Amino acid sequence: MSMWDVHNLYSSTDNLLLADSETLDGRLLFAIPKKGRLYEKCLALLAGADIQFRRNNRLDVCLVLNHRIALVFLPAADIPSFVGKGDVDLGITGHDVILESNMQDLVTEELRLGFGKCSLQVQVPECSSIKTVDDLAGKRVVTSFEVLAGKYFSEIDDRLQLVEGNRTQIEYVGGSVEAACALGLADGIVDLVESGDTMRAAGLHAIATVLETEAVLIRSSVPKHPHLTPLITLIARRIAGVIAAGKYVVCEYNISRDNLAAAIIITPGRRAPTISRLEEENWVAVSSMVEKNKCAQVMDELVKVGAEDVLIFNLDNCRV
Ligand SMILES: Nc1ncnc2c1ncn2[C@@H]1O[C@H](COP(=O)(O)OP(=O)(O)OP(=O)(O)O)[C@@H](O)[C@H]1O
Ligand SMILES: O=P(O)(O)OC[C@H]1O[C@H](OP(=O)(O)OP(=O)(O)O)[C@H](O)[C@@H]1O
Repeated sequence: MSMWDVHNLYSSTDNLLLADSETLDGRLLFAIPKKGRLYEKCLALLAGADIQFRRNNRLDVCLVLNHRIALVFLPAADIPSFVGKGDVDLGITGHDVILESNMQDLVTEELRLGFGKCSLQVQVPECSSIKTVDDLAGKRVVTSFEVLAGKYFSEIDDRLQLVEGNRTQIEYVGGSVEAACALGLADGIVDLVESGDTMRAAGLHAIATVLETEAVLIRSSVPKHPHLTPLITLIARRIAGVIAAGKYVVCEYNISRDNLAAAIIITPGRRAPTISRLEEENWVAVSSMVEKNKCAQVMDELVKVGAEDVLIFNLDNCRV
């Protein structure tokens, strides 16, 4: 039996996790990173989308209580291949690991999730004489992203016309990549950078960016279970709603009709603002969605054009 055939694995023999009457048959399998940087954010997303489950201690598959879905907790790096091969119907993982596992043609990125944002960067010791990727070409590079780093340096080697024996040597390590230079194993590394704290703590600095990445919701490009498409669409819409609710606030204010045109330019809304007549002549109330990270600036600008009683409301959830 293929170890990746989750359906067979968990619906055969004595169940590893399910009550006697329950199997995974007919359920949508949804892969979630089992640990690491994306794990907590994924749990928050599931809660926001009202996907309810109880995960038994140490079990990596569990049934969703309120949908025909089972969650499969897997290493983030394995999720693109599970989804790409159609063994799992839906998944959350990093855009970087989709490309690293060469699954971009087999999976469809349904939704960017706005977390897990970081860059895959080429880094060298701050004290090194290597200042550019051209300087590093032909030397030793250690990384957990051997496919992406390999392609990146292969293009540079080609451009510099480096021949076999002089080309960049890419070596794979599974973790603690930042230690490679200090240990004398590498002249440079390729690894993920978010705040830069890990890089700086290791005495490294970035000289180039290979890729920008964030977490994405993915489904198989060639689904094995087409009857699940409506459920996939429903879940994707719910998750999009949770993401939008985190990204937007509702801004409400009162304004004289004389200044309305200027105010609408500041708060055009996602489609258009809602405008309601006030009991006071020539005054209206405006309600509009505004990006959360711009709301202080928007409020300042509204006041400048004559808006009064400017209020901001957080969204619990929404459908966009
Ligand atoms: N510092 C970071 N900031 C934001 N996102 C990150 C960061 N590091 C990794 N990621 C994203 O999370 C994905 C999984 O990386 P992570 O290092 O958490 O995986 P892991 O190896 O499964 O977990 P662990 O590091 O706990 O062993 C990466 O492919 C990337 O998309
Ligand atoms: O720029 P920063 O904010 O410091 O983040 C970068 C670090 O985050 C990731 O590792 P993580 O901490 O997830 O652990 P890992 O090394 O075990 O994968 C990545 O591999 C870097 O080491």
